Amino acid sequence: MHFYGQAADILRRLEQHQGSIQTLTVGNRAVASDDKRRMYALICETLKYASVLAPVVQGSGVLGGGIQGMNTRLALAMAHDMLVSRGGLQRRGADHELNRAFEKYKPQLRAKMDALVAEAGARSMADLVPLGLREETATLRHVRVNLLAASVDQVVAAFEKEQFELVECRDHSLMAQELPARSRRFMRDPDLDDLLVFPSGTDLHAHPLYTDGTIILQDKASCMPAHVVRPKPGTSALDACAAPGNKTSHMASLMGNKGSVFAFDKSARRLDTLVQLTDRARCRIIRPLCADFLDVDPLNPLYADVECALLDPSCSGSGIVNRLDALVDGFVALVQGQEQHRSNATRLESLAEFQIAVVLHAMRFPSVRRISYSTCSVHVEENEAVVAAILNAQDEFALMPAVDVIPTWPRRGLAHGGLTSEQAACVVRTLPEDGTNGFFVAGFVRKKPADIGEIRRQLDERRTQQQKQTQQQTQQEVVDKAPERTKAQPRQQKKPKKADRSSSAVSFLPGRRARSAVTARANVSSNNSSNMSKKRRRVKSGKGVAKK
Ligand SMILES: C[S@@+](CC[C@H](N)C(=O)[O-])C[C@H]1O[C@@H](n2cnc3c(N)ncnc32)[C@H](O)[C@@H]1O
Repeated sequence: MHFYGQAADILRRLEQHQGSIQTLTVGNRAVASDDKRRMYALICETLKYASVLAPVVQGSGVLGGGIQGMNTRLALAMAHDMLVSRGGLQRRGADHELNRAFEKYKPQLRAKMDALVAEAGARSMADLVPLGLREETATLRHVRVNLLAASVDQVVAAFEKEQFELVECRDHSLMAQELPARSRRFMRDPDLDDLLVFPSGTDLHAHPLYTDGTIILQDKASCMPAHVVRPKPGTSALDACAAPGNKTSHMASLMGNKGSVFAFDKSARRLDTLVQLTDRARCRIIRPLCADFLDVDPLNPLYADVECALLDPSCSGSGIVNRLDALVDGFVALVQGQEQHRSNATRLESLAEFQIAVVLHAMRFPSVRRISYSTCSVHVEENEAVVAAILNAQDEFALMPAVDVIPTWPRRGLAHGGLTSEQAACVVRTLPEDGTNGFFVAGFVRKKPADIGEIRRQLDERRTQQQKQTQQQTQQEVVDKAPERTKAQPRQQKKPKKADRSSSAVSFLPGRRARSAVTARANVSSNNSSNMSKKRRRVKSGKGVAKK
C-alpha cells in the first residue's frame, strides 16, 4: 500500500478504536520497518493538526473528486506534510502519482491556510493547535513526600545533595517557566505542604527514594482530596472507591499511621493493587474491603466513628492528560461530531447518577463530618452539577467554605450546572495548562447531627425498591425464557438469583498483612445476607478472603 494511503487507513482504524497509535504504527507488520518511525511521527502530527487542517482541506477543492481515492483522512495526512512539515510531501516510490496530483492543489491549500492564520491573528499553523495538544503544556512532575517515611525537609535535603537546585515560586503562572524541561531544578509546592514539583519529563521511577516508598509520584490534583478531608491522627476515615490507593495512602500519611482508614473497592483485583501499593508506602492503618460501597451498611457499629470520607468515584477520566489519547480523542470528536457528543451525554448522565449516589451514601455514616468529592473529569455534568444535585437532595451537609478547600489555588469552579458563583468559589478545578491533569474537588461539612431514624428509613426505602426491582427482573427473565406457548400463563415466582444489593456484603482482603479471623468476623455488617454474589465467591476462593 502507498505510504499516505496506509496513513489514512491507520487514521480510520484509530477512529474506530481498533488499536493504539503505537500498535497501529510501530507494532504494525504491514508498515515497512524503514517506515515505522516516519509513520508514527506522521500520525501523531496529523492528529495534532487535524482540527486546524480540516477547514484548509475542505476549502481547497482537493476533496472534490479530482484525485482518485482521495478522502478526508488521506488529505489531512498529505496536507500536513505539504503545509506543516519542513520536508514537504515524502517521496516514497509508490506514492509518486498521488503526490503529483496532490501538488496541483498546493496554491489553493496554501491560500486557504494563509487566510486562516491571518484571520486568527496568528503567526503560523502551530499557533492554532489547541493548547492541550502542544508540547509545551506537558504536565509538571509532582512528587508527594510520604510522611510515614521522611519529612519534607529531609527529602529536600536529599535532592539538594544530588545537585538539584531548590527554587522558590509562589506565582502559579510562572511555575513552568521556573522549572524548564530537563533542568535540575525543583520547588516546594505553594499550595500543598507535602508536595515537591520538578520539571516536566523528570523521571524518578528508578530513584531510590521512589523505590523504597519515601516519595510517591502523584499528580498534584490527585493530592488535593486528602488535604480537603484532612483526617486527624488517631481518627477513623473511609475511602469509598479506593483502588489503586494513592489517596488512601495519602490519608494514612497525613494521619501519621494513627487511627484507621477503611478502603472500599468493588474490584478485588484493583484492591489487591491497593494492598501492595499501601504496603510499599508503609501504611499500617488501612483496612481493605472488597465491596460495592452502596451496599455497605452505614449503621454498622464498625463504622460508628468514621469522621472523614473521601469519595473519588469512577468518572469519565476526561481530565487525564495522556498526549496520545488526547490526540485520538480530539480526532474522533472532529470526525464523528454530534453523534459522539450524544453518546457521551448518556454516559455522563449515568456516571453522574452513580457519583451522586455514593456521596449521599457517605453522608449516611452517622459520625462523618467532612467529605471530599473528586473526579478527574473536566465535565460540568460530573462536577458542579453533581455538587448542586447533592446540595439539593439533603440538608444535613453544606458546601465546605473556600478557606478550607485549597484556598491558595487560584482556579475555582464554574458557576454552571446549578452552582451560584459563591458556591463555585468553594470548589476547585485544575486544567492541563496548570501543569496538572484536569481535576475537580469539592468538600462537604456536616451542619447538623445525623438523624439515625431518617437514615434507617432511607435505607429501608432503598432496600424495598431494590427488592422490587429484583423481583421484576426475575419475573421478566422467567417470561423471556418461557417457551412461546406458555408465556401467557402465570408462572410461580422464582427465587432471586442475585444477592440483594442491600445485603452490605463485604469481603476483607488480608493482603500481605495477616488479618485474624476474629478481626474479619468483627467486621461483619449488621445487615448480612447469606447470599453471596458470584463475583464475591470468586474473590473468596481465589484470594483467601476471610469469611464475612
Ligand atoms: C477513580 S478510581 C479511584 C482511584 C483512587 N481513589 C486513587 O486515587 O487511587 C474509581 C474506583 O472506584 C471503584 N468503584 C466503582 N464503583 C464502585 C462501587 N460501587 N463501590 C466501590 N468501588 C467502586 C473502581 O473499581 C475504581 O477502582
